[in-house]
Amino acid sequence: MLNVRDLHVRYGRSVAALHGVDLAVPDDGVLAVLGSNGAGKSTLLRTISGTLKLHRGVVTRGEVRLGETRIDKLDPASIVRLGVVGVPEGRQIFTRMSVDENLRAGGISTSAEQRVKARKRVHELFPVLAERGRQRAGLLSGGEQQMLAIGRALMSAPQVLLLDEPSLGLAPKVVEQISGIIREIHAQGTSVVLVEQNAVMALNVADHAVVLEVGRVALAGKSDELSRSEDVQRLYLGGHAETHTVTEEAGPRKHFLSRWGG
Ligand SMILES: Nc1ncnc2c1ncn2[C@@H]1O[C@H](COP(=O)(O)OP(=O)(O)OP(=O)(O)O)[C@@H](O)[C@H]1O
Repeated sequence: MLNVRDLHVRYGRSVAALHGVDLAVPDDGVLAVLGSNGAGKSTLLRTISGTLKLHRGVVTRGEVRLGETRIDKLDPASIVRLGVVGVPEGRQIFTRMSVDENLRAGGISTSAEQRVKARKRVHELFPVLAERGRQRAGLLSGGEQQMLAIGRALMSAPQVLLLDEPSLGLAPKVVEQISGIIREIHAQGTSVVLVEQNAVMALNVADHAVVLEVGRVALAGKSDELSRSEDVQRLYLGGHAETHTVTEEAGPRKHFLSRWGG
C-alpha cells in the first residue's frame, strides 16, 4: 500500500539524511522503523507525511507512493486527506483545550457521520478519553496524552498511521498498554509505521521491521527473524533496548531480549 522507493533526502546543502531508502508497508500491517539517533527515522516520517519542507528538507531522488498515487510532492493536508496521518514525537496535543476538543480537531476534515463513528472507535480503544472528555488535555498524564495524540489521529479514519516514538518517556506499564492498542488498531485494518528507539517494544508489536543506519536500510525482514539476528543485537547492544516489555509469552525471543538488555 505505502511504498518508499530509492528515497534520497537532504537538509540544506550539507546534510544528506537519507541515501536510497526502500521500504513497503503492507495493507493493514505494522512496520517498525528502528535506528539510533540521527539514523533518519524522523526524516522518513516527515517525507511520508509531507512535512519535510517545514524542516527545510528536500527529496532529491526517489518517490513515496500510496497505492498508485505519488505523494512525495503533495502538501501535508492533501496527504492527510488521502488517509496518511502522523502522530509527531512529543505528542503536540492542544494542552489548553479539552480532550473532546482535541478529538474534534482531529476529525475536522471528515463528515459528521464519519466523526461519530471515529469517536466511538477512539472511545472504545481509549476509555479514559471518554471519561476525561471535558478535562483540559494538559492535565492528562504522559501516557494519556499519548493516547489522546493517537486518538486525535484516528479521528480522520486513516488508512496509514505514522507513529513517531510513542513510547518516549513513558513508564513500562504504559508502554505495554500502548503496544496493545497499536496491535488493536492494526487488527481493525489500519496500517501502522512505528518509529521507535525502544526496539524491544517495536519488534514485539510489528510484523515487519527495517533498521536504518546513517540514512540507509541496514536490515529488513520479519520482526521475529530480526529479533533473533545477531546483527540486530550487535547494532543495538549498548543502545536503547530495554527488557521491561518482555512478557512470559514472548517464548523464543525472550532469550534474545534478555541478552539484548544486558
Ligand atoms: N531540520 C534539519 N536540518 C538539518 N539537518 C537535520 C534536520 N533534521 C535532521 N537533520 C539531520 O538529518 C539526519 C537524520 O536525522 P533524523 O532526525 O531523521 O534522525 P532520527 O533517526 O529521527 O534521530 P532521532 O531519533 O535523534 O530523532 C541527522 O544527521 C540530523 O542531524
